[in-house]
Amino acid sequence: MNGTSSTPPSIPREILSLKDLEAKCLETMAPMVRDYLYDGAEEGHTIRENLEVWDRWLVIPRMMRDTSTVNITPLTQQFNQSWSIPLGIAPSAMQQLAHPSGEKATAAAAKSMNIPFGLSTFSNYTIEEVKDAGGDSVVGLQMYLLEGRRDLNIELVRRAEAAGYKAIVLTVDSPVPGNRPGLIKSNFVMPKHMRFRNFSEDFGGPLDQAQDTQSNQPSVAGNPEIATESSQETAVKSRGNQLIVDPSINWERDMKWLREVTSLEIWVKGILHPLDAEEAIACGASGIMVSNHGGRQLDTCVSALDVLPAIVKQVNGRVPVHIDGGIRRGGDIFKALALGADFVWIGRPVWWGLEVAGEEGVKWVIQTLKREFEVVMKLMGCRNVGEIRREMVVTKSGLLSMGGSGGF
Ligand SMILES: Cc1cc2nc3c(=O)[nH]c(=O)nc-3n(C[C@H](O)[C@H](O)[C@H](O)COP(=O)(O)O)c2cc1C
Ligand SMILES: CC(C)CC(=O)C(=O)O
Repeated sequence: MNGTSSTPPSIPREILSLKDLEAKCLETMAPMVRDYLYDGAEEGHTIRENLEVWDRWLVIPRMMRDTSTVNITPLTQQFNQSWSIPLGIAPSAMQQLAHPSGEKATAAAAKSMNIPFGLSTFSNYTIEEVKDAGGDSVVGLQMYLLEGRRDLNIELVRRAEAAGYKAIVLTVDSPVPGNRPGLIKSNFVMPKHMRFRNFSEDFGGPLDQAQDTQSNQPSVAGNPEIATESSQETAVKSRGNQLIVDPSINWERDMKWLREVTSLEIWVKGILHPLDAEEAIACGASGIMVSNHGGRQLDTCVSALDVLPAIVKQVNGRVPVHIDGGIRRGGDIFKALALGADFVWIGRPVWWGLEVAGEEGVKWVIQTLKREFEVVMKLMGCRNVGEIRREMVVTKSGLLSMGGSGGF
């Protein structure tokens, strides 16, 4: 981790893209943090797919359209606010792992760049501290529903309401933690000097490993099937001070419950099937986040981009549709919008910025994506986001099946 000295660190001049920044970050990032950040479910097929899918879509530019000035702001408001680009920072837990100022630095960067930020329930700074740091940019509190502890969920909602958040972002893709062998191998535990500060008791998080003192085998709470018999016992005993995500979450009981508990917007994060988008809308969702959780939950599951068009079709404009997963370049933002997304979010790149230069590093990530997106818009002949069209992107097989000429 860099950035602990009194002068704010800056991004070296030779770093030109998020890919360069990632390489720089990996020079200093502690192995256990790297393992947590990069961890994917099982063999990592979905993590790879999330990156590769963007290159399978090619763009067909239009020429001579006077793009001397372009407007990259979103067409419509999101969370009742206007933003500088259709890009936000997705919730990710424990950001102090990457920088001492953690979520406060990320929120401050979001504020200075006028983009939205979602705070994870499992943050290292509180709902209120992060709101103070990020002001109007801090729009959403991400929530996992906790097994047997709806009292804590209600408390979080009330605090988000009081602090001025606009939305609860309900993550629905994690009834249990995914199979993450990398985390088990690296014995991941949040370092002792960090805390889940949204909770007054000193809870362990859903990924913490309970150490079995007899067999010395690690077990992962919430994943008893991969624990040995004796370590399962330890995991169960440790549930007294462990927060477990509720594996029984369902539309009928929980989404309706949440809808009754608060008048904040409720966004549903982790949708991959059009019929689940339909369920979410039927339960009163204000927006849909198409996401596979950065490939961290279910291996070989589809990428968000591949299912986006079907979900956009199903939703048919009733609520906004956002997307995350593998967005690393301005051109990726363009493709997501061309395929019908209203807005995109990034996860891991924020950690690269935090690690290398704290708040300045996160700002650099956003500035770089803004600059790239603007250049892509100009080269594509689009003067504003409304001019981005579905027919401007095509897959190679789509192009060939049109005989190379169809559709023009
Ligand atoms: C380190 C890390 C922690 C995350 N923590 C959460 C979380 O607490 N809640 C949640 O809903 N999603 C979480 N996510 C998923 C992100 O919100 C987002 O869906 C994903 O990172 C997007 O993919 P990308 O990292 O390829 O941009 C996390 C992702 C990462 C990388
Ligand atoms: C504390 C974790 C459950 C956060 C998370 O969602 C993740 O690591 O993907």
